[in-house]
Amino acid sequence: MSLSLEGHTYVVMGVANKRSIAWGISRSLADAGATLVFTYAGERLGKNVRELADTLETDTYVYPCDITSDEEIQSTFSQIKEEVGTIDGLAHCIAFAKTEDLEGSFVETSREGFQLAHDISAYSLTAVAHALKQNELMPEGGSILTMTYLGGERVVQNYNVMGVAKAALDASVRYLANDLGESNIRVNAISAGPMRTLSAKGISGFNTVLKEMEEKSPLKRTVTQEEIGGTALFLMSDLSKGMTGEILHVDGGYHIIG
Ligand SMILES: CCCCCCc1ccc(Oc2ccc(Oc3cccc(O)n3)cc2)c(O)c1
Repeated sequence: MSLSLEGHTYVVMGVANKRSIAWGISRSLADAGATLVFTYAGERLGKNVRELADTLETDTYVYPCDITSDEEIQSTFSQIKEEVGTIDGLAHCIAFAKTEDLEGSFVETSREGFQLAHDISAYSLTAVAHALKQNELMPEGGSILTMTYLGGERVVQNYNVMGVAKAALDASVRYLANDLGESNIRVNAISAGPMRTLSAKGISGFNTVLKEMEEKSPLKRTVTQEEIGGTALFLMSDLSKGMTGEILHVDGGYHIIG
């Protein structure tokens, strides 16, 4: 049981900038010696991701992938199989909901806003897992990891439709774990405490939740990218090979407080 990932390759989806949780995960995996394959959506982000990838000491690849398109997911993952070969795991750090659906009353959520949030923040995990299987990217098995939040387990004011999408994501982790276990593919989630990321800027009332975390969490502080990265390293490594369908809270213990 080791924590070195030398000779292992992981796909990381969702790096936007150096404050992204996906970037914290990438740094931890790279520091352990892993080769990383980044995917991004939108050319603007592509530039950011390439610049960040070039700062790592390890081998890196960068591909565009708009996860709202089944064709693009299929073509990206077949290209990865072609050019990189098989992989040992994948970190899915992708979510989106319209700003107007991240404030006010959930009851006013539009059909379109609900579908968009679920398509990007929940269904995309299943679509990616399917593409991994179809392209035989993890023939010996591997580890799939996604990011979730407490607002999918209980009401967090303003999180609204993203909370409902995270509940769908959490259940998807369990059903994918069930389907893929016989292929030795594990599927888990990290439920991270609030952090000042680009995404967090889109949620009204975010600063209040951050302050509450520092006051009420057992550790009396917010968590860092390095702490999320360390748990991701654990979930991608042999040390967690007995775990699947699990949601690990890396939130300073906040979720145990009523
Ligand atoms: C009121 C809740 C405060 C704690 C929220 C912690 C958190 C922070 C960021 C999270 O990730 C996203 C990702 C996309 C997202 O949708 C966005 C982000 C920016 C702009 C926009 O139009 N939509 C909202 C949250 C997330 O799922 C959870």
